[in-house]
Amino acid sequence: MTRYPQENIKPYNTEESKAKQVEEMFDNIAPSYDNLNHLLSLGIDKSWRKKAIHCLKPFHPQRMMDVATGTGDFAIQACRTLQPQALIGIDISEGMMNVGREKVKAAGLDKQVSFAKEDCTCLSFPDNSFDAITVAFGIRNFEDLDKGLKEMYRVLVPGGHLVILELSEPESFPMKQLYAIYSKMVIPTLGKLLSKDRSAYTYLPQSIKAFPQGEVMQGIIRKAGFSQVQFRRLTLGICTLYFATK
Ligand SMILES: C[S@@+](CC[C@H](N)C(=O)[O-])C[C@H]1O[C@@H](n2cnc3c(N)ncnc32)[C@H](O)[C@@H]1O
Repeated sequence: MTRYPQENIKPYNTEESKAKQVEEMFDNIAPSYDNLNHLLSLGIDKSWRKKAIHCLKPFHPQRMMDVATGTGDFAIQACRTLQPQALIGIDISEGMMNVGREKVKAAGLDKQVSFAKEDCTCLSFPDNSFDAITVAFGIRNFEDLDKGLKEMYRVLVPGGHLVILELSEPESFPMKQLYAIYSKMVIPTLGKLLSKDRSAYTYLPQSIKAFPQGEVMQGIIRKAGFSQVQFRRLTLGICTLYFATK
């Protein structure tokens, strides 16, 4: 079993499981998550989600799952753009999904979009259940990355598609240097002030730093069984978009 460095980066302590601590952290920050998220990314997260959803447009997926759906932004945008028959958002944090449920209702999408508490490393769905799976900014938090990817592979139909968005560390000047300052000073300070969870926004840059990116992540996705694994760095490498086929 391969262990990856980010699997040992946990929000609060070294003793308890990562999944339990991540669930608690997201339950804590759920009320402030959306505002802080858009503020910290200067709103660019919306265009990243748009690009990710655009990859799925030619395939017209009808049964979709949004993994680590959180407060449902990706699920709502995917539903509006791709108009699937049904989209289920799954997450381990009920606090995050409760915010998402309200947003889905307000958007009038509650017939197509539903939510369920599920851990992606151990899904309850049968094999070949979905035409497309999306994950935005969630995979970095998995207790076991390989298991999560294998589960997504299992529940996708053959020929189905996986789209992953994940934050990454820029590698070239000047974004590398700017990002270093931003992640060490701005993210923890704003997070502490606005989210009421001191640890959450020091965990964020630490887990981004430890997470495999680019070619390494491409290899890990291939190892889970996926083919035609491609990736694209967005906004000078602050975010990476991965696209793969079962
Ligand atoms: C940063 S939020 C992302 C939310 C949303 N996808 C977005 O784009 O804003 C990460 C989410 O991943 C969820 N998560 C972490 N580990 C998970 C797992 N093993 N299975 C399902 N969800 C998980 C967390 O509870 C949290 O809501």
